[in-house]
Amino acid sequence: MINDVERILISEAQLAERIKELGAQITADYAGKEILAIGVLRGAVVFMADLTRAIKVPVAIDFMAVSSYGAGTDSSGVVRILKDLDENIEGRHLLIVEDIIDSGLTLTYLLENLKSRKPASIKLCTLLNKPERRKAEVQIDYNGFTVPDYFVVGYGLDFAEKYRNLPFIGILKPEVYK
Ligand SMILES: O=P(O)(O)OC[C@H]1O[C@H](OP(=O)(O)OP(=O)(O)O)[C@H](O)[C@@H]1O
Ligand SMILES: Nc1nc2[nH]cnc2c(=O)[nH]1
Repeated sequence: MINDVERILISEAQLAERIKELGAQITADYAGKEILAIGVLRGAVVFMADLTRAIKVPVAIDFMAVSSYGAGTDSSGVVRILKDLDENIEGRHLLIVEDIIDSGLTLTYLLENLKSRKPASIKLCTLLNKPERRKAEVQIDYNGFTVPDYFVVGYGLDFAEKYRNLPFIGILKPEVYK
């Protein structure tokens, strides 16, 4: 697996350091409140596990699964809900946790869907932001890292379901995509 990696973009230590900072910022912003963190499966799982443990106010967790990519590297723009929330979100403070915002199409759909269920507030935390590929404008409240327009893998992010368990964010060798 590691031999398929051309370059490490964000190291394990850089991820840990930035997540500590995000956790502290979120803790301060939500003082006196309880958060319902909503992880967007499957990519956000690794980030969600580390981020929630860096937050010091109470955090309940729930997950949603949506899909817009299939096995390729380009968003189809058609978002499907594969798994809905278990929690009732009315009146709750939602923190959506994403691994990456790329075209923004997944989040635009998700935000509209969640807003219609009348939460008290919605904020968005993404580990990675790839603004060069944006097709729909998304307001990001907490951004881990802004990345250039490479297809990145690791720390939850896959290529055809592989590489999610790499502990860093990296770029694959071109021959891997063939
Ligand atoms: O901004 P966008 O262009 O919509 O892309 C972002 C979405 O793409 C990835 O999910 P993917 O569909 O690959 O599923 P996964 O999380 O299960 O890997 C990622 O986790 C985001 O949800
Ligand atoms: N693994 C992976 N999934 C994505 N979904 C949207 N952009 C990306 C990316 O760069 N890498």
